[in-house]
Amino acid sequence: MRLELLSPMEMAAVDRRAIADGPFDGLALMRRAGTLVAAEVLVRYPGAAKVHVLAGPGNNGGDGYVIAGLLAESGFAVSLWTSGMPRPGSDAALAAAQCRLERLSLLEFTAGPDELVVDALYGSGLSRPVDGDAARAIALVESLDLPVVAVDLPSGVSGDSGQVSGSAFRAAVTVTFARKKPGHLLLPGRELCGEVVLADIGIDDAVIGEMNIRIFENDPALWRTALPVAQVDTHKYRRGHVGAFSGGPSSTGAARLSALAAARAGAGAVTVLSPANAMQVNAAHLTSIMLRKVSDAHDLAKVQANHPPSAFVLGPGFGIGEKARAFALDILGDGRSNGVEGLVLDADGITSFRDEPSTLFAAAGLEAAPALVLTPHEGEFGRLFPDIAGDETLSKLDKARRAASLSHGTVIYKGADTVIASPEGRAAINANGVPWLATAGSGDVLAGIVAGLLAQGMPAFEAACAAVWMHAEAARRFRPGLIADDLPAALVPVLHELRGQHPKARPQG
Ligand SMILES: NC(=O)C1=CN([C@@H]2O[C@H](COP(=O)(O)OP(=O)(O)OC[C@H]3O[C@@H](n4cnc5c(N)ncnc54)[C@H](OP(=O)(O)O)[C@@H]3O)[C@@H](O)[C@H]2O)[C@H](O)CC1
Ligand SMILES: [K+]
Repeated sequence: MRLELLSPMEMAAVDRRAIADGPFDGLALMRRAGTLVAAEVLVRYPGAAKVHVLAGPGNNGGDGYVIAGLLAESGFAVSLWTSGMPRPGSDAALAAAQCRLERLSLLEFTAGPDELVVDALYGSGLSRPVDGDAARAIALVESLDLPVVAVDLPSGVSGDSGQVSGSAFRAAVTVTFARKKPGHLLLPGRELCGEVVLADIGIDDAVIGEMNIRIFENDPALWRTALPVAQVDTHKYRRGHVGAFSGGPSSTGAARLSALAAARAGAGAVTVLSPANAMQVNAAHLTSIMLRKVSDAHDLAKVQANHPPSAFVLGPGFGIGEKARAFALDILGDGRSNGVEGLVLDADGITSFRDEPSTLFAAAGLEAAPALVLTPHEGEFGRLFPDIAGDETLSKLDKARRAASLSHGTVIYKGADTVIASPEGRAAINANGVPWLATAGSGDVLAGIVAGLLAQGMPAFEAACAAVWMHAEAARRFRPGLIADDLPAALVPVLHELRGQHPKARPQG
């Protein structure tokens, strides 16, 4: 799987290296790129009344000249609209020189119904907001509702951040080369790209391998081999024990959702840790999940003394304040010596540290601290990391990575384009989310899955990536109508499938 994501700058470096190493020179790579885009057009839009190719001044435009020439040779009626001249001697200038079609100025751009647009204005070299003729062409195409095939990126979409600069095409298909870019997965870029096709233009994987890329698309291939596999001689506590802290009597449901999710994710034992006044409510709703009274630090110490949980979830429905801070710092300070693998801090657990985030980060940074996993949505992210959140020069990917480094925790920055980042610099962007996953309690379930995987010994970054993907996949398969209560059980077929693909999986009766 080619899951690495390359920033436009890294892509340019890969390009240079590939050209230097051979066997293809820049023009040959451009011809291959153009040929593969033209092939997509042929397959997908064989009946287009006309194809409008919009070519910019850089190499994205160079691809456009190749595409226009090939489509005309294939019998399409092609109009070639250009904006700016390719730099003399550039690959784009060579491609333009080989294209015999008449060049029309983008200034005059018009189109009609049933026609198709190939957007080769700007790709990874987008350097400023799209305005003027290009913006006018975008508006006209949008008003005519014409399908757009974008070359590399829809013009106007940043390959780094997925943000729109000025205005941008909304593509039906985007054909990109060698590897996807973060802007194909981060919103709004993901939506503006339509279907993303990854075309192999002949750049050797080894060239990309040498760059030691640490940003990925989140996919089972990234973490499947780290999924826990139950041993034959196991027992329930060895399969991992999760402790989920409950809130008071009127807010206990969230912790139970986390607890159920942790159990479905494979933890052998799960205990709801409840304040005294919520014991009865919790007891009335639990069967396979255990229940212990934990009202204060003393109670927590008792839980830690006998079959202690190997991972905790703290935050769902818990309430904001000193008690959450004390429990979190207690668990982190206790260290791994007690068998605690991790703490998932969610919702109120995160907000509890809004006025003193550095205390939390210092505790998580201690040598022996269990892994801290933070699961903020946008509002919570802003509370814990106000400076990072407020920096408009940073993409969501940059923000998550900085937050992970600052907090010494694995950060799951939630949203329709969830980013997972590890403190040592790895990151993954998730793209299998569905709108109906945005439902009350969904975050509690996610926190529980992460804890369930951590408790079984899965490393934090892999556990976070796996949890985010499985959570979304379960929702996707369930389809609309989903409520958070459905999610824990909906995980089961997803896990079965993943385990079936695990290299160490043994057939089970
Ligand atoms: N990645 C590969 O393996 C291959 C990629 N190819 C294609 O090449 C482009 C990247 O080409 P590059 O020349 O670096 O950049 P662009 O063509 O995307 O854009 C640069 C030119 O566009 C001007 N520009 C940028 N933004 C705007 C704007 N908003 N308005 C007007 N003009 C703009 C920019 O002007 P400057 O003043 O900043 O210089 C440049 O003139 C990649 O996307 C692929 O499609 C290869 O063909 C094959 C290999
Ligand atoms: K483009």
